Amino acid sequence: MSNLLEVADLRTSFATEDGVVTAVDGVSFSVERGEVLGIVGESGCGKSVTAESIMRLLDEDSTTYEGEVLFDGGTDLLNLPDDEMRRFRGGRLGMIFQDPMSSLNPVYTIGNQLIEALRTHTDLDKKAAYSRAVEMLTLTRIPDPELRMKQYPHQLSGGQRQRVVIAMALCCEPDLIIADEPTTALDVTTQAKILELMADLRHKSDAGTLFITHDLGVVAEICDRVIVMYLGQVIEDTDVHTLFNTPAHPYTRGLLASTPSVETDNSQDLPIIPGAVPTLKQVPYGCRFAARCPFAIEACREAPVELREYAGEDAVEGVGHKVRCIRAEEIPGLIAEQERRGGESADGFATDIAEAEEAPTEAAEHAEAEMKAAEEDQK
Ligand SMILES: Nc1ncnc2c1ncn2[C@@H]1O[C@H](COP(=O)(O)OP(=O)(O)OP(=O)(O)O)[C@@H](O)[C@H]1O
Repeated sequence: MSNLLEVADLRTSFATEDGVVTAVDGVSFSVERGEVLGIVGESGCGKSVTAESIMRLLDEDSTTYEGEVLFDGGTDLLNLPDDEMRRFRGGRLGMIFQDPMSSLNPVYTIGNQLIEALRTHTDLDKKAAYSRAVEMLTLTRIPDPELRMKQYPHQLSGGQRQRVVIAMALCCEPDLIIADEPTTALDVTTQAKILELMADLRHKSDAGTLFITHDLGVVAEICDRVIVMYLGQVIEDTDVHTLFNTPAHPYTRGLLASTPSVETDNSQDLPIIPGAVPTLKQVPYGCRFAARCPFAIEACREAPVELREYAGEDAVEGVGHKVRCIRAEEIPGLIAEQERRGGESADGFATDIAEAEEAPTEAAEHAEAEMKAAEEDQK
C-alpha cells in the first residue's frame, strides 16, 4: 500500500533582504492512512514552514520549493496548478491552525461558513449541507449546535471556535489533516478537551494526520510516530514509544529531559538545553546542534551529518528509527559512565542555570568562528 503523503527531500527557501535562507532543508517523511505523525521541535525549527509548504500557503513570490510532496499515490502537490490546489485545500486536505480566527471569517455566521465549505467541496444541496454541518458540530461536542449555526465567531469562546474549525476541517471528509499547534492558544482544561476530541475523532475516520506541536506531552497523547526537527532538518524519526523510551539524538534527550512529568513536580530541577536555535543566517556546517550539545566532539563539526538508521544496543527490532548524530550509539554508555562517576547526568544536560548559560557563550563563539572561516573560504 502506498503512503497517503510522501514528502521527499523538501527544501523551502525564502528570498529575504539579507539573501536567501533555507528554512526547511531536505526534509523527508511519510504519513499513512489512519496514522498521526507528530512534528516536534523548538520554536523556529521549521515545523510550520513544513506544513505551509505541503499546503502551498507561503508567499509565492519570495518562496522556492524543491523536492516532492506526493499525495495519495503520486499527485505532486508542489506542481499542482493553483486552481486544483485550491480545491484540495479544505477538501481532501483539512487544516487546523493555532488561531481559530485565522480560519474563520468574522462577518459570516458559523452555519454560513460550514455550509459554504460543504457546498464548495461536496455535491450536497443546501438542506443536506445544513444537516451535515449540524452533525459535524454535534460530533465536536459543542454545546447547542443549532444555536451555534446562527452565531458569529466572536460570540463563541476560544475552545468553541477551535471546535468549529475542527468541524470545518473534517466536514468534507479529508484524506489528510494538517494541525499546526491546534491547542496552544487554549487554556489547559480546554486544551485537554480538544485533544481528547481529536483523539476520539481519529478513530472515526481513516484520514492521516500531521500534528505539529512543541509539546512532547501532546505528542505522547496523540501521535503514532514522531519526527523531531532542528534548524530545518529532521534529526530523529521513529514511533512514539521508541522516542520516549530510547531517544537516540542528544537534542531529543534534552527535550524529553526538560519536559515536566508527573514524577518531576519541581520544574526548577529540570535540565536545560543551553543556548537557542541559531538563526538561518548562521547555519553551522557540521552537526547543526553541536554548539548546544554536551556530547559534541571535533568530528561533529567537520562535516554535515546524515540521517541514518540507529543501531544502538537498545535499538528496537522491527521499528524504524532514524537519527542524525554520529555519536548516537555511544551516548547511552557515556551517560552511564557519568552516572557511575556520581555526576547528576540528566541525560548530559545541566540542571544548573549558571552552568547551562556558560554554553551559549561557547556556542556563539563557535558559530562566529565558523562564519569567519566560511567567509575566508569564499574570498
Ligand atoms: N516568509 C519567511 N521569510 C523568511 N524567513 C521565514 C519566513 N517564514 C518563516 N521563516 C523562518 O523560517 C524558520 C522556521 O520557521 P517556522 O515558523 O517553520 O518555525 P516553527 O518550528 O514552526 O516555530 P514556531 O513553533 O515558533 O511556529 C524561522 O527561522 C523563521 O524565522
